[in-house]
Amino acid sequence: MCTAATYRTKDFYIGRTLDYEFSYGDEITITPRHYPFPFRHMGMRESHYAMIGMAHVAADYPLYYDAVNEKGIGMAGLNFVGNAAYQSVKPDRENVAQFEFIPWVLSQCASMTEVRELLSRMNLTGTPFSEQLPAAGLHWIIADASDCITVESMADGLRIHDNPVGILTNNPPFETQMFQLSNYMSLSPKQPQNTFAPELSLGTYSRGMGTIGLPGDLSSASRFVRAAFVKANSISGDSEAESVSQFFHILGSVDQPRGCCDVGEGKYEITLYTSCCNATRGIYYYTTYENHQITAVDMHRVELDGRELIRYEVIQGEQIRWEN
Ligand SMILES: C[C@H](CCC(=O)NCCS(=O)(=O)O)[C@H]1CC[C@H]2[C@@H]3[C@H](O)C[C@@H]4C[C@H](O)CC[C@]4(C)[C@H]3C[C@H](O)[C@]12C
Repeated sequence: MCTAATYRTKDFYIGRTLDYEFSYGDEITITPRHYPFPFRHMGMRESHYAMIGMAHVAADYPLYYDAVNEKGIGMAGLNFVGNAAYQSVKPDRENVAQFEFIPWVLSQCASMTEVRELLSRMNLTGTPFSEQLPAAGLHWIIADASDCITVESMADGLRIHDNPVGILTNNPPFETQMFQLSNYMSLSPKQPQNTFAPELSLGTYSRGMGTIGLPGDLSSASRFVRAAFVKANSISGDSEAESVSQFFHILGSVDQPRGCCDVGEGKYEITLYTSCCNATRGIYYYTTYENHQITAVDMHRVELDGRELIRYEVIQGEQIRWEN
């Protein structure tokens, strides 16, 4: 399971939890402007916008899971197993392999208007990266400070949905996720009034009773509702520290502790990492399952006009600050 979220204060933030039972070997990866991007069906792109995100680098190619570009657009891919269906190559379209989708968009779009226009010409193909890394069944969230969409490639073609909640999890398809929010529209951060039976003297015995009914389980449908509620009611100051802190709290509401999601053979799905990107400033913040200290990589502190990928290991292990 995974959950992605957007958040806006003075700057625009996008991030995700990456929930899985193993890591592919991830690195925070900056692709500078002149890294030659080879696209399987679209040729080489020698110059493009720079981007930063979490990627598995294979054969010097950044296989991004989530990233932002220097123009403030962010994107994340989340499992959509059983529903994702990719097309075969079509002669009259811009054919983009599923693993190239993040670089394809972030390398050339400076606004969501450009993203929407690009998608109208695109055909997402199931072309595998390699025999060892076949196409992953994903759907994506793409957003900037002003607009957010969900992209789902299904058997009937590419679906582009407005995403007014700025949240994405996994199955079911996005339209169904949005529909189920209606079931929860009476939830509130305020204490409830007795509309159950006004003649009964029902009282509140605890704070937070307006959220009774908010699903607490780990299913993707429930995480969608929970993250949507927490995000929609989030309040924080505008500063970087307050915004980043609040963002990690939003995604903390859907964190997966080891042991609660048994995937068989003694394995458990856990939140391997949580990211929060300041898309306005190109800063990638993250925590990992075993490192709750926020670590940051700033793309503007490196030479963005280079040709070589710049890679940072994911820092693991709790960093505990002793007070005595
Ligand atoms: C496993 C990850 C998704 C995690 C997730 O959504 N879990 C939910 C599980 S469930 O639905 O609830 O069962 C996805 C997100 C991004 C994916 C990676 C990226 O798409 C980049 C490449 C793409 C290649 O085709 C496959 C390897 C890969 C390196 C992918 C491996 C894996 O599928 C990743 C890491």
